[in-house]
Amino acid sequence: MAVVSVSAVSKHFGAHVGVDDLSFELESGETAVLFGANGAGKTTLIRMLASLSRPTDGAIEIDDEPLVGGNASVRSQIGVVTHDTMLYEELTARENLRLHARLHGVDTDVCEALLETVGLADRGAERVSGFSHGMSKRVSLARALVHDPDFLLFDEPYTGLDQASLKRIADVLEDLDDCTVLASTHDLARGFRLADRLLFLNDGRLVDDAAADSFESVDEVIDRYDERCRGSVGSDVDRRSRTGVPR
Ligand SMILES: Nc1ncnc2c1ncn2[C@@H]1O[C@H](COP(=O)(O)OP(=O)(O)OP(=O)(O)O)[C@@H](O)[C@H]1O
Repeated sequence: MAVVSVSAVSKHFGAHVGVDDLSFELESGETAVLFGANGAGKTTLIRMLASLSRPTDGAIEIDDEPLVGGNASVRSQIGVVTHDTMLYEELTARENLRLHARLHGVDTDVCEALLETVGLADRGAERVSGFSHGMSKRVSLARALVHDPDFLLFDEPYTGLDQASLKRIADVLEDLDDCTVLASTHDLARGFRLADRLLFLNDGRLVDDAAADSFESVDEVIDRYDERCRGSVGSDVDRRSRTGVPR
């Protein structure tokens, strides 16, 4: 489990600011969820924490080691699932996991258990190029877990999944005990259920950072979102349909 420190991190795209002077710390084993409207900076932040892009300013440390310019072993402790599943399309699901295991010096036996965990035990011999988006996402999650990461980053775990896949991924995330997790989602209800911490982003800035147990219900989370984030969740009926809360 990793301690993650983000200090005054910004990301500029030319004149445009994607992430603006963000600071927060994740405790070891904590699960934090990022909320924010389209363009709030969630993916930009996750990509920097995953070492897929560099901050323009500021510093990121994992267990007191700098992420940029630091020891490669720091980066090897991170598991990442992004919009782009980053799988080898021409390899089978099993081959993708085994390749990742070998790159990390991990016993490939773990791959079968992970295919089972994400509900693809019977599809492991198929090429990823023939998989649906939801299936690829499940392979990508399994791959991110192969090396038993200390820190898991997951950009929008719940989008584009059918109900069975959604439940399976939600169960996997809720069962992760030995890992610090940062996930982003527009699903306020599921995010609230998963999180120990809620981080609200608006226009690249961290506008609220609150313990999940400081909210009594998802409606309070929605109210906070409406107060702090651009793009109100809306009326009560609308908010229930948009947050996945059963009526
Ligand atoms: N490669 C890029 N080049 C230019 N601007 C970018 C780039 N990546 C992100 N941005 C901008 O940075 C801002 C934050 O984008 P980001 O993708 O992080 O938002 P997000 O919160 O993940 O949104 P969504 O909910 O739509 O996924 C947006 O204004 C976006 O246009």
